[in-house]
Parts: sequence; structure tokens; C-alpha cells
Amino acid sequence: MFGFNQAPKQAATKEIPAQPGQRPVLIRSENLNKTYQMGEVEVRALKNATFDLYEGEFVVILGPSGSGKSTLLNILGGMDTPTSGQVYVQEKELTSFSDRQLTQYRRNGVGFVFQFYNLMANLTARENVELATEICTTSLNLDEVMGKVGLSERADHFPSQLSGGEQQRVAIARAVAKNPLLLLCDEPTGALDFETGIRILELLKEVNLTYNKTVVIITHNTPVGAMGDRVIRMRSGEITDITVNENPVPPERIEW
Ligand SMILES: Nc1ncnc2c1ncn2[C@@H]1O[C@H](COP(=O)(O)OP(=O)(O)OP(=O)(O)O)[C@@H](O)[C@H]1O
Repeated sequence: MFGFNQAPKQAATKEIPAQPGQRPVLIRSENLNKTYQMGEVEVRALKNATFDLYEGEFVVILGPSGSGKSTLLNILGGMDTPTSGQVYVQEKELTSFSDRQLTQYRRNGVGFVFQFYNLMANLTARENVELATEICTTSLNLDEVMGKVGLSERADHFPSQLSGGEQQRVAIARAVAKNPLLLLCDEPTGALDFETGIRILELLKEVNLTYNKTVVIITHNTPVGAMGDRVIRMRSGEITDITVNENPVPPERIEW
């Protein structure tokens, strides 16, 4: 095992410095490049991406379609490797991990939330969350997490008996219950109507604060940037801008 998540089993609200730069660095990315060779054509999906992610911060990565957001998220999540450059997670070099180490990292270190919830259709909401916690080492209390995402009453329902927003809540519970170092969310509101999407953003913010989890959202939806502690903007594979929001906007005040 690799000591990725040493936090206690119960949720703890911890005082954290307000400014991202005052928090400990969780992930350091240096000069990340990703090039795809498509026959004669080279696609440079990432160009010299250098940035840090801090413990307990809420980061929104914004960029239009094709700007390299998913490529970046997949590398941070240990699902893909860069063509060159390094990623360090708590000072361990992720980019030199063996396959076995990467599996442990994906299992224990990262909670994934996708646009389409990827739930097991033949398992109840609770069982979907339980399945994820069974294979990892430091999971949180299942019932507490189900309550936190507002699903105590729906825990025995199957995905087909749940609305899209409720299914995304299950997916968030599944990611959080593993008690990972960070949550990586790929267009988490992309399949939801506006109101439901806002509720999901509120839940992600609550998870961020309650469990002091680093949350990274990637989206092309510019207004969502207002809720981040920091916003990383991407275009054509490059990080064009990193800004600190002194006063992040609560999700209920975001409109699109
Ligand atoms: N497996 C692949 N093979 C070849 N090219 C790829 C591959 N994956 C991504 N690309 C290319 O890399 C670039 C970045 O893609 P990526 O999916 O990271 O962008 P994105 O910002 O996440 O886009 P979207 O919001 O549409 O998902 C695009 O030009 C894309 O076509």
C-alpha cells in the first residue's frame, strides 16, 4: 500500500487557510506534454502544462471543447501518462509509478465523478457506494456519506428508479466514500438541467468543505468558474491563465 490517504475514518471539519497559496501542495505538475500521433498528423493535446493543486481547494478548469481538459484530468487521475513532464502527488512522482502503483493510486487516491454517472444498474444506490469502498483501504462510514449526499431515503433504490440528479449524488457518494486525496469531476453537471446542476455543484462544494477534499471540476461552462477558489483556463492544450478568486461565488448565485 502507498500512504495516499491517512485521514481518519470520520469526517472532520478542519480549519484551512483561505488562500490556496497558503495551503500545502497536494499535486505538482511540471511541463506536461501530451502528443497524439494520428498518421502523419501530430495532435498536441497538452503543451507544457505547469501548475500546482493545493490541499482542500476547489479548482475549476475551464476551456472550450478540445482544449485538453480531459487529457489533463486523465493524467492527474493516473488513467493516462504524459508524453513528457512530471506529476508529483504528495511529493511522490506519479509519472514514474509502476502499473501496480497506478492501480493503488486510482483505487485509494482519487474519486472520479463523470458526466454520465457510470453506476452498476443491478446494484442499489447503497451497494454501488459499498462496492467502491470494499476495494479501498481507508473508506468513510457509508451511511454517513449517504446522508451527506441526501440519499438516506433512496439508498435501496436501483439507478433506474432514481433521477439524473440523484444518480449523480450516488456517483459523488461513491467517489467521496473512498476518502480519496482528491475528487476529479469531468463535466459533472453536463447531463443535468440547470437547477439540478446547481444542486450538484452545491454538494461538491459541501464535500470540499466538510471533508477538506481537493475538488477539481473540468467544464466548458464559463460561469462555473466563479465558484472556484482558483480557475485554470486552457486553450489549444495550453494553460493560458490561473486566477485566484478572492471571494468565490456560492453555486446558488451562478447562472448559465
Ligand atoms: N486518444 C486520442 N487520440 C488522438 N487525439 C486525441 C485523443 N484524445 C484526445 N485527442 C485530441 O486531443 C485534444 C484535446 O482533447 P481533450 O479531450 O483533452 O479536450 P477537452 O478540452 O477535454 O474537450 P471536450 O470538452 O470536448 O471533452 C483534441 O484535439 C482531441 O481531438
